[in-house]
Amino acid sequence: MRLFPFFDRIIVIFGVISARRGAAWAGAGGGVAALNFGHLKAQSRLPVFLTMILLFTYLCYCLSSRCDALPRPVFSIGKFPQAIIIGVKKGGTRALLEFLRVHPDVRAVGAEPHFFDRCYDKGLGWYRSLMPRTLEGQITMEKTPSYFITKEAPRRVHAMSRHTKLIVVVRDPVTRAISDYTQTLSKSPGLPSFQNLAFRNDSAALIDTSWSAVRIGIYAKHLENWLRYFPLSRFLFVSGERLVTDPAGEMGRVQDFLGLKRVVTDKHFYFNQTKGFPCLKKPEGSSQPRCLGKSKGRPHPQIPTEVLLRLRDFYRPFNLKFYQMTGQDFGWS
Ligand SMILES: Nc1ncnc2c1ncn2[C@@H]1O[C@H](COP(=O)(O)OS(=O)(=O)O)[C@@H](OP(=O)(O)O)[C@H]1O
Repeated sequence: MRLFPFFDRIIVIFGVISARRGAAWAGAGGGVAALNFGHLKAQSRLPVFLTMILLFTYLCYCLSSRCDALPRPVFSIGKFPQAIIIGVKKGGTRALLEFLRVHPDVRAVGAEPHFFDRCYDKGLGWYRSLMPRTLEGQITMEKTPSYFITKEAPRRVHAMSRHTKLIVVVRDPVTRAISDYTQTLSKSPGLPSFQNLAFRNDSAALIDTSWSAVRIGIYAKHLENWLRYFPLSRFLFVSGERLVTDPAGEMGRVQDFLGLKRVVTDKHFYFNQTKGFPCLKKPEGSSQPRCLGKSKGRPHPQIPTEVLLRLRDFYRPFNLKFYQMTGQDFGWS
């Protein structure tokens, strides 16, 4: 009689899943071994059982790695992305990607792959396996906002393809910093106040540039790093503010840059008064209009005016430099 009648089949399923994750052909092997579990002599069952526990633990370990946790299309033979939204965090990158996905000639990875920052050691084959299949004429995209501030990312993206188009959604760095802080606060409610983090402990007169919420907003510095590998013509800078006030206008620029027909137009958007943001009118295949989730468009905490003024003074020279570098004035005061 079998100890656990369906255990063998469960192990086979785990074996197949783990093999797909590239983690354990051994998992599949364990599954096959388990097929015989019920037919083994009583004294042989314990070692087989222990082996299966070990394989199962290994599988759980593999699945818990952030890089392995990404959903991968089954049997994908997708292409490397021709265009990547590389930044900036809290700039409006999700809104841009979701608006672009309305376009029939755009296929994009839903989750952030984080390949060029966290998962680079997985190799280009792994990265490619995340990409959706495309038809002739469709372009592949992904978005990972942390690429913009990752020192190694420009070299790595260039090594994949020097023709990659790079999109950066930028937003007033002061509002961006508050948005970033709001996100962290939502996960750690005991976080010190914004002003406590924004100024240095040793000298409250100085802005703490080691705080990532501040550092990310020094766009000119991060862009310099990218311009060592890519010419300016390879970039499109999208205004995070205009993406909210005039999504169709900004989408027109993006589609032109990507060499796409202007399919996503003002017909696709409506302004949702409750959310306070533009949303998509009934995306294809859906019976409902669609706004972004609750984590997008969160109310921000009130920050003292004095703090805002000091931050604006801090960013002003960097913003001016960024306007010069990009040839675009984003109008941040
Ligand atoms: N249409 C629409 N709906 C909702 N939110 C919108 C939209 N367009 C832009 N935004 C702004 O996007 C901000 C979040 O930016 P990201 O998507 O880049 O954030 S993240 O880096 O991926 O976490 C988010 O920041 P917060 O307002 O601070 O939540 C929004 O201001």
